[in-house]
Amino acid sequence: MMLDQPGPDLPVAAGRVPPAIRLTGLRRHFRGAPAPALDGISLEVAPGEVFGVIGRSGAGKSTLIRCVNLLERPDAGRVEVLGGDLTAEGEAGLRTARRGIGMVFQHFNLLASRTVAGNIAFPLEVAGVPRAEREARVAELLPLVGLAEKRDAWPAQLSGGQKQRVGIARALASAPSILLCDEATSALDPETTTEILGLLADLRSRLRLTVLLITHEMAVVKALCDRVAVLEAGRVIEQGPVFDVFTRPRAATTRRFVAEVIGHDVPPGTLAALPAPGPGEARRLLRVLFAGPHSTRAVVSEASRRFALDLNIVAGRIDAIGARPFGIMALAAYGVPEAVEAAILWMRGLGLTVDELAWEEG
Ligand SMILES: Nc1ncnc2c1ncn2[C@@H]1O[C@H](COP(=O)(O)OP(=O)(O)OP(=O)(O)O)[C@@H](O)[C@H]1O
Repeated sequence: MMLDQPGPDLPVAAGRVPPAIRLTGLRRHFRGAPAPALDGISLEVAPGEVFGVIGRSGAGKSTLIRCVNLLERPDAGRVEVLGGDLTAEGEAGLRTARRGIGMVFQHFNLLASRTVAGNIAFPLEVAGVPRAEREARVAELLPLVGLAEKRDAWPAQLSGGQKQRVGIARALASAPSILLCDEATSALDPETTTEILGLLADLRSRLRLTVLLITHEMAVVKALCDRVAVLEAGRVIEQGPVFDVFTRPRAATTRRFVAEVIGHDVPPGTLAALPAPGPGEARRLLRVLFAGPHSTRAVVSEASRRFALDLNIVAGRIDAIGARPFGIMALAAYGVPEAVEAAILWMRGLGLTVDELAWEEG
């Protein structure tokens, strides 16, 4: 498999333009909690970028996203949105700033007593927008989220996916340039998740939105995000372009998230089915992630020649992020222990991620 196709440019490379969102040193320690929910978070989201924050339950994701529109006030640190310091704003300034920041919720948060149109118009009503203008905006938004036929339906008559479409339209009502998504697909089945992620991807490019989303699913990050930060115990432990994080995950937590999506676990029983190492020989089961200008076959055959190893490919697949392919394979390596070690170092030197899954000496 050849993996040398060039990748598309990121829509906005971080750092080239002033960020749409800049968080600096955010801290939040809830009273009575043993540890801070946010423990010094700094990150930047470029205009037009989809930035994902992923973490396990309790990592601090909800607290983080709620700090961006100051639904939650950090104890320390700064929240800048489109150049303005929200942490320095009073209530009136915050209300104005929040009109530029839409938010989509996991459980939709629709008002059961209002129709689809009534829910979408709600934030405009609160902001005092005249009726005719509200109606015109709702008429624009309904087809944009694929609900043109559902204007007068009640939330109880909608599927989960349709409810989230209403939630998205409501978040866009005041024509924000920033969209915050708080686990927007976590309450949906896999098929509906794919639909909603597709809708968000479409809206993002049509409306030139900057999107900050939180999720516990790496599949969401893979489908939608340009960059990702991994949150653990209130800290960012790793961040970078999604392709890089998938192909060169560093932290153990990141590797586990990546493994969930690309499923490169070696099938059970693989080791038992392999020949035992000979006397003085090492047998190692390796998981190798490839990206960039390598061909798996070339790496395997060259490593085999250079280090006098017997290398068996026991599992392998190819995947892609955007249009950029990468490959994963499990290799059983047999040879003198030093040669196996040297081959691993050589592969890592080529920029491949090599994990050792099992080790045995004859
Ligand atoms: N209002 C609160 N009062 C006290 N502790 C809180 C409060 N909100 C969150 N926490 C605690 O802060 C930590 C981070 O919570 P947060 O909800 O931000 O994490 P999360 O990553 O979003 O998790 P989940 O996906 O389960 O919502 C957790 O230990 C949580 O118990």
